[in-house]
Amino acid sequence: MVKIAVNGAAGRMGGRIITAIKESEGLELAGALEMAGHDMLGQDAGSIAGCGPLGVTITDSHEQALQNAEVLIDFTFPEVTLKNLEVCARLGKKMVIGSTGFTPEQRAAVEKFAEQIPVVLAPNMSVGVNACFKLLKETAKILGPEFDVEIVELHHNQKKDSPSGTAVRMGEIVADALGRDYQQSAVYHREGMCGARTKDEIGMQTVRGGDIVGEHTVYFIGMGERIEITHRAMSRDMFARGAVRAAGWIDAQQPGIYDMQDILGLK
Ligand SMILES: NC(=O)c1ccc[n+]([C@@H]2O[C@H](COP(=O)([O-])OP(=O)(O)OC[C@H]3O[C@@H](n4cnc5c(N)ncnc54)[C@H](O)[C@@H]3O)[C@@H](O)[C@H]2O)c1
Ligand SMILES: O=C(O)C1=N[C@H](C(=O)O)CCC1
Repeated sequence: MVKIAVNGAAGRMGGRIITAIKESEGLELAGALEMAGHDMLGQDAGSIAGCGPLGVTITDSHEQALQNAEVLIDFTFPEVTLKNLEVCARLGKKMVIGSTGFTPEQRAAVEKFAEQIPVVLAPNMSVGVNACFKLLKETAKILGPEFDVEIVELHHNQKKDSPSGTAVRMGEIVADALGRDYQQSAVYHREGMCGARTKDEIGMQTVRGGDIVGEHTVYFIGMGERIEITHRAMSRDMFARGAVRAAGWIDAQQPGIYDMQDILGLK
C-alpha cells in the first residue's frame, strides 16, 4: 500500500486527487495539507473532496500531514511547492508536482532537490496531452522551419499563471525539435506596428474565461496548408488520475527528476 499526502487538499485539483486516491487499488490517503488559516482546516479531507469521510483531517502542519506518508502530491504554486520540496528532502519523502508557473531559476531549484529525493514534475498529467507532446515533436521534425508555429491556450478565469505550463512545454518541445532556444523564440505579445512575423518566433496566446478546464492548440501554418493539434480537457479527473498513477510509480524510483513521459513509456 503506497501512502500519499495531498497538498492544496481543498483546492480544485486537491479534491479530485483525493477522490482518485480513494478509487485506486494499492494507494491510500495518509495526509492532507492546506495553508495556514484556511477555512477547511480540521475538516475530513474526503468529505471536503465529496467522496465521503476518509478519516484524514486537513492540517496546516507538515509534520502531521507527512508523518505516515511516503509520497506528497502537490498541485499549488511554485513558491509553496519549493517550500514543500525542502521539507520532503529533509524527511526523505518523494514528491509528485503538478504546480505550474515555475521560472527557470525555480525549475533549477526543483532539479537540485531531486538529487536527494525522487520527484515527478509534469505541467500536465493527462495521457492525452502527453500523447500530443510526442505528436508535436514528430510533426515539427517533419514540417521543419518553413511552417510558422503559434500556440493558443484557454483556461478558466481563476488560473493565476500565464501561459499555462502545458503551453510552455509544447513550445519547448517544438523549439527543441527545430533546433531553437524556446526562451529566445517565444513571443507573448503583439501590439501596434510590431512588424512582420519573424521566421523563428513561436507565438504564445492566452485566453481566460468562465470554467474552461483547459484547451491547447498548436498551429503549424505553411503556405497553402495548416495543421492544428488540439487537446481539450473536459474534466480535471484525468489530471488527478495521472498524478495518482505517478505517485504509485515514483514510490519505487531512485532520486532524480522524472515526468509523465517516463511513467507512460513515451521517451
Ligand atoms: N499538472 C497538471 O496536470 C495540472 C492540472 C491542473 C492544474 N495544475 C496546476 O495545479 C496548480 C493548482 O491548480 P488548482 O486549480 O487546483 O488551484 P486552486 O487555487 O484551486 O488550489 C490551490 C490550493 O492550494 C492551497 N494553498 C495555497 N497556499 C498553500 C500553502 N502554503 N500550503 C498549502 N496549501 C496551499 C490553496 O488554499 C488552494 O486550496 C496550478 O499551478 C495549476 O496550473 C496542473
Ligand atoms: O487549471 C489549470 O490551472 C491547469 N493548469 C495546467 C497548466 O498550466 O498547463 C494544466 C491544465 C489545467
